[in-house]
Amino acid sequence: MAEQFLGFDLSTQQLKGIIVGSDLKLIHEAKVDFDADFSRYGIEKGVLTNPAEGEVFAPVALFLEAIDLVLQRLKDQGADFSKVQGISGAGMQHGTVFWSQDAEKLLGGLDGGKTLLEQLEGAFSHPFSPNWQDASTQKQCEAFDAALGDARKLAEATGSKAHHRFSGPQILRFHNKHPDVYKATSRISLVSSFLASIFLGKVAPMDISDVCGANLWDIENGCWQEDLLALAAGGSEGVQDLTSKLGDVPQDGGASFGIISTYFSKRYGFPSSTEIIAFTGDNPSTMLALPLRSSDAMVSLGTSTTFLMSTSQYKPDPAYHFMNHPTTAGLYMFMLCYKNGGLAREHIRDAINKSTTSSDAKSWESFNDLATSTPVLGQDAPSDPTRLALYFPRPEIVPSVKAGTWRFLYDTKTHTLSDAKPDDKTWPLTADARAILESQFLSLRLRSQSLVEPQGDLPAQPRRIYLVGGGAVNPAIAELAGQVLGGSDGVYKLEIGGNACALGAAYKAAWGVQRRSGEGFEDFLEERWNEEGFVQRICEGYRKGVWEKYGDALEGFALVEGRAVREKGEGVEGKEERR
Ligand SMILES: Nc1ncnc2c1ncn2[C@@H]1O[C@H](COP(=O)(O)OP(=O)(O)O)[C@@H](O)[C@H]1O
Ligand SMILES: O=C(CO)[C@@H](O)[C@H](O)COP(=O)(O)O
Repeated sequence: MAEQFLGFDLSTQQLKGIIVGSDLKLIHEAKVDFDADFSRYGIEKGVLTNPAEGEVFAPVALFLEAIDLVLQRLKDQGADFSKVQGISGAGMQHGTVFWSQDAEKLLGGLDGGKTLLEQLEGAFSHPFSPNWQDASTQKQCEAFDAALGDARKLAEATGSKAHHRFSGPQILRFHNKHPDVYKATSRISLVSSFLASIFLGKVAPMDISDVCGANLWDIENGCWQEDLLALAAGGSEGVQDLTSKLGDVPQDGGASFGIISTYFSKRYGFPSSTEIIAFTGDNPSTMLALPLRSSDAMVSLGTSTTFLMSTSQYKPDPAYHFMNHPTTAGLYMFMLCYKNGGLAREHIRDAINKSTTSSDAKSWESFNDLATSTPVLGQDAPSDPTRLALYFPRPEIVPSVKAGTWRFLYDTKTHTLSDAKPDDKTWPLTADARAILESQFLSLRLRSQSLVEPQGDLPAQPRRIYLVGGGAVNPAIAELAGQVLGGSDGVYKLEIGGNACALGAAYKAAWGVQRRSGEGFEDFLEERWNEEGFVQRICEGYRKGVWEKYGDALEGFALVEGRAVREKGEGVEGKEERR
């Protein structure tokens, strides 16, 4: 019997499930779309909000329903779960789930004849999971940044300065706001370990990579950071209790947590021997969808944009995130996370389509034509100033600023900026198409330049750029990614499956179950990897002359960001950017 492996991606708006074979080839995929399938929860784009307090959260009951539904959908399309030997998964990062004192009992006694929702409502001390878009923890972030001295010291210890969405500040706020519920909470899971717990039939450990999204884990020493635990626990006397709520964190990302809960064997026909392999965060899992080498970069072009690199260098800085690599000790994941990705691009696309009275308001055609036909940085002649802009219809994380749009002409000789107005002679509306892509990729280049190495005779830049997520199908976006970021070997996209994150989870399950003693994830993947079938080279990366021009623009781009931060910097999340 050919063995199969199942991977999940529980993200903001969807739960996706993917089944692959031992040869890593895709067999089945299905998804549940929260807004479309569960509108009765009153959610919008997967979440509920309390704008008065900046809260964004999701009902845990919805996650439970989604798990049963996605399995049913896989089954309806012919999936044979009796072949599944291993399951792993990914959860949107930073979100937390609070378990009640009855959790273990309820998880361990599930009846395959009833749904998860019918049986697990009493397993939670709080019905909601704070979402990564939550911005309610300003005060708590200030306390976290101050706890070890300053934001830089916090980043050195935990891989990131304090961020609103990080689990530590979220737990502190939860503790302050609901002291009795906090006390009555038996365990706290991340979204990833919550999902693993359901499949395991008991509360599962957090994963060695995802735990780094909490501002609580001391990355270099591989343990909880006691001063930060004391902060979240409301004093050193609460540390032991919080440590037991959070649980132990196994170092091995391929560890089996045990066999599947009998609920899933009885209800869906999984073998009782199916192993549950550590579930990780959605970003670490995305990195596992292909054999990512050092100097390769992944750009995930979804609702948000994330930029991911695997590196052996631990160079934490308040401007970005370092996390443990999900499978390989000694490697780290470098990450930049932007709230303004696809949505910001869509705004420009829509404005352009409106002005040209395009017949299809959602078509990317005009946007793409303009993005590729406008000269580099909007500069017709070398003596012209360049155009530089920021487009943040929503508050941004990198840099941390409130919503806004900034357009400038940058004089490369005097290194000065002058304001530009949209629709005047120097900045027609059509210039925005190229400018937004340049802006998004310049921000990635600015922050990742210290991590890349020379490629043969070429200057320091990524070897390959891999594009994943919804925007990866757009050739103009790929073209600009190559022009700005380089990539000595070119720009690629994944050919298999609609979802790199769930695919990475399925690969992790395969590795966790099938690895030979000591066999690393990269070697396991390389051995089964089929370059022609799995990835497609879309376009050139490095172009001599063009890449250098964008290098010269970085200084101007940093000035543009400085202006935005001075005008609209966001409290503690903006402080470090202002230095
Ligand atoms: N042809 C296209 N060109 C550019 N962007 C696209 C295209 N098709 C889809 N997208 C973008 O992909 C995004 C959704 O990507 P997806 O990876 O499914 O997001 P998420 O996982 O965050 O829900 C949307 O913002 C949409 O604008
Ligand atoms: O907060 C972060 C990373 O730090 C986000 O990348 C979330 O992990 C996003 O999840 P989805 O967009 O996949 O729902």
